[in-house]
Amino acid sequence: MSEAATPSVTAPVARPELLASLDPLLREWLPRQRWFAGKGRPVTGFSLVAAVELLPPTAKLGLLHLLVRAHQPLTPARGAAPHPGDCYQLLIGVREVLPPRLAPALIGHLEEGPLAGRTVYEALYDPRPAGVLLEALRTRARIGELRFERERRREDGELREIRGDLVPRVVTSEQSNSSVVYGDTFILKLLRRIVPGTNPDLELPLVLSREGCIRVPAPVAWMVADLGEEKTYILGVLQPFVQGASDGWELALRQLAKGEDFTGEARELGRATAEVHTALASALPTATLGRAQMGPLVDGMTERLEAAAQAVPALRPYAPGLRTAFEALADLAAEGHTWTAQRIHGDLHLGQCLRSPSGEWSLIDFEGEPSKPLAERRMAQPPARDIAGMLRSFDYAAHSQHPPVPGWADACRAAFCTGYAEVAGVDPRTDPVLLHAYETDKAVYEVLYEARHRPDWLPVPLAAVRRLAANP
Ligand SMILES: Nc1ncnc2c1ncn2[C@@H]1O[C@H](COP(=O)(O)OP(=O)(O)O)[C@@H](O)[C@H]1O
Ligand SMILES: O=P(O)(O)O[C@H]1O[C@H](CO)[C@@H](O[C@H]2O[C@H](CO)[C@@H](O)[C@H](O)[C@H]2O)[C@H](O)[C@H]1O
Repeated sequence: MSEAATPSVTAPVARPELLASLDPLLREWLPRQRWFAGKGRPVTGFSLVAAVELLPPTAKLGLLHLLVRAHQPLTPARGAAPHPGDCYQLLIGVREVLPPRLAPALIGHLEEGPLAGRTVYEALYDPRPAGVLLEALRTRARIGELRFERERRREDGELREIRGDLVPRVVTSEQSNSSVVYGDTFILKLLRRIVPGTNPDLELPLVLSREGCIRVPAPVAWMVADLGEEKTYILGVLQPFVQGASDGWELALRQLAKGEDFTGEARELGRATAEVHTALASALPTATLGRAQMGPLVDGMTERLEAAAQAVPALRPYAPGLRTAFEALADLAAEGHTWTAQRIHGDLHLGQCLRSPSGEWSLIDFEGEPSKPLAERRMAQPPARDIAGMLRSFDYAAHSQHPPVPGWADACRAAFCTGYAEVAGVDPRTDPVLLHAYETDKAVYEVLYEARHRPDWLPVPLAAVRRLAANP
């Protein structure tokens, strides 16, 4: 490993003047990043949460690990505390001259401060700084507030070795976070907007792999910032890279385009989802949801519908029909029906499923809906929520074709439920009221999501809303 790729042993905290000189550059650069969560509100400044020099910035190549809080003033709801601003993880490279191959990673040129005249850039694009992270994970380093951990427990003996000479490349196709692939062997997902506490994106795959479930790439190492009591932030997770994998969305679209059947894959996906649910239910606490617990859950669905109808006028005519799906669930609860809740994936759709070239499915991205508070994301919930997410995804795939392929989604949805029942022993279709309510909730969420992010896609969930409202 080259000299520049070795973390400095001591870690003097980067000087505040350095952050001051970075401030104007970050204000302009941060909101343009795909993973920036606060779009639409100006960034008025930053405060430093933590700073670690992974390579001293005074050398030819410097590397700073920064946790910064972006200040974005908003009018707090009456009585609510002002939002302190989201905290982001940044890896900043510092060079005298940026080589042309790193031009897309440019953040800007420092005009003042201790490093005036230097260029700063997104270091993940640069193999040498990216190698520093792998080396730190490999050697279980502790650098300043950063702690790099390796998985130790494996029932079947061997732990996966991490070689130090794997060549890194950044993954360019993501949205919420950033990942680096090392030698097609490992993938390091760096969480961008970070919150203190146990992150399900590490927690659940770790639990599943320790439970012997092979439906997730098992975490090999991870990265944490310890910032005092109750302030532990999970920053990143290293997992085996599934070489040559396709995600379920790409595959479904490919089969659709060729007019090919996808029910075999849908059934395997149902089986994989049930394996994950079964392992989570055995490893982590479950709960029984009766009338008292279903009340707030149904209220949440109704409130989300009202908010979405406010924001998207096209949804309004269907709101009364959709509401009946939630009322039917409340009625069942009032009659004394109970449901089992457990930890689930929380944001399952075809894009979160990877198929290896040998045909094995794994589920990824257990972060849940990143916009929701961690406590909510880690709550036990009915597995029907994940199942509804997948059923909606088959519908999305079918409706992304013009004209939609008749019968394709229904066949896949049925095959998914059949596969699920084969492993779980319970067919999700035997509880149609719960499934219908969760599907409705997801379709309402999608209407809002598409209206905000991809207006061209709005007809897809709206078509579903029409069907769901007509068949309560
Ligand atoms: N273990 C893995 N093997 C191969 N590719 C992966 C793996 N994990 C993630 N990916 C790829 O990286 C992309 C982003 O991963 P994901 O966990 O969904 O990140 P994000 O939270 O940023 O959406 C996935 O769509 C997939 O293509
Ligand atoms: O990718 P994320 O996990 O952040 O999820 C968000 O974006 C998804 C789109 O990229 C969106 O999913 C919707 O579109 C998918 C097709 O592009 C489809 O497979 C899903 O079923 C549908 O919900 C997701 O809702 C949103 O949270």
